[in-house]
Amino acid sequence: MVVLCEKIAVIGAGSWGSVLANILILNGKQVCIWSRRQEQVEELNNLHTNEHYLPKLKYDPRLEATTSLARALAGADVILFAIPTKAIRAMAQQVATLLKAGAHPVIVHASKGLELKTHKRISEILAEEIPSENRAGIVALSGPSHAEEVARHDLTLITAAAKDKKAAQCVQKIFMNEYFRVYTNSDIIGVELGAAFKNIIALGAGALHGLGYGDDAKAALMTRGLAEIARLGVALGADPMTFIGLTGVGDLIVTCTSVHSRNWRAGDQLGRGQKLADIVANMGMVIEGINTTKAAYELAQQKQIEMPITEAIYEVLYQGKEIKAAIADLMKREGRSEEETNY
Ligand SMILES: NC(=O)c1ccc[n+]([C@@H]2O[C@H](COP(=O)([O-])OP(=O)(O)OC[C@H]3O[C@@H](n4cnc5c(N)ncnc54)[C@H](O)[C@@H]3O)[C@@H](O)[C@H]2O)c1
Ligand SMILES: O=P(O)(O)OC[C@H](O)CO
Repeated sequence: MVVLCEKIAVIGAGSWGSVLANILILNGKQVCIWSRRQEQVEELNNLHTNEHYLPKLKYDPRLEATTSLARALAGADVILFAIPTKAIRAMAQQVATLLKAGAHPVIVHASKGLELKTHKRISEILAEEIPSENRAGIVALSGPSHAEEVARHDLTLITAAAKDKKAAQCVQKIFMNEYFRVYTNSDIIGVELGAAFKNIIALGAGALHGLGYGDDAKAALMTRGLAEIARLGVALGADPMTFIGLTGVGDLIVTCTSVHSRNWRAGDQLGRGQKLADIVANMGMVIEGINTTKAAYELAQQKQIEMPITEAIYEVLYQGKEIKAAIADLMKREGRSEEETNY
């Protein structure tokens, strides 16, 4: 079957959805972006701005925004979800009710997390909620990418992952341009898990920074964090090589070192002694790592995978443990062999 990729519906007009929509418009595609908030739709359509999320960006005037999901989806060849993970299932259910018989859009998501309770990956949720006869393949778009940098056309390289090669290539094709380069990857499990788990480690990296620790500590956290991400990822069916790619170590580096990262910033504020509830309330944007820490912690317990850093961050976030006590406990662990624990 020929996969058409000309008309795109973007679900979610936050930082990432709005910037991805803008790339697609600049790449010559027809795009309609859906937001649940009327005032944001009016701002995008009339002023071509999205002040709360990206204060300095002027969007292309051809970008149409709507609160009508039916309007956004009408005739779409591609449907791109860019909303917090916790909202994916309910939105997918709404999308499924509106898809017309005969429509066969490629489904893409650019979100990074796991569902609480079920611990499912986002592509699994989408596959459950959108019947296969009403769609083409499901693609995860992921990699080291901050909306603030993509908005100013800085160079960004990411990955379109799918079991269905044609669907991944469709997504690669619509996004590629001189500043945005997209690879394909068939290991959607590894891509989605790397994307979700790196946010846990970014909370830790931010906390180290907030507490005043140096580069040695941050490099160690990222390296040993990657080892445990890969350990759980492989137990869940991922290819270990994926974790040394863009969506593994690449995204881990950017999220653990960038002031744009909401996860890093949340960790930094925790390290400086702020309360988690206040940090969440003041961020005004999603901090995916908080829920993902819980999901990964529970998965690790179920699968009996050793994840000492994730466990420590879970204890800080969910059990009120002092960060310094968590660090001291990590450092006191019995000596290990690096080769035996790389993943
Ligand atoms: N911001 C980035 O640079 C970036 C980059 C790559 C991936 N991501 C991922 O993309 C996803 C979205 O992130 P973001 O940065 O755009 O978040 P955001 O907080 O900036 O925006 C989220 C958007 O989703 C909407 N939303 C929130 N809850 C909703 C609900 N229940 N139903 C419908 N819509 C809802 C909000 O109104 C908002 O428009 C996250 O999983 C994030 O990890 C973000
Ligand atoms: O701002 P964060 O921490 O949600 O990170 C955004 C992206 O995942 C970085 O690739």
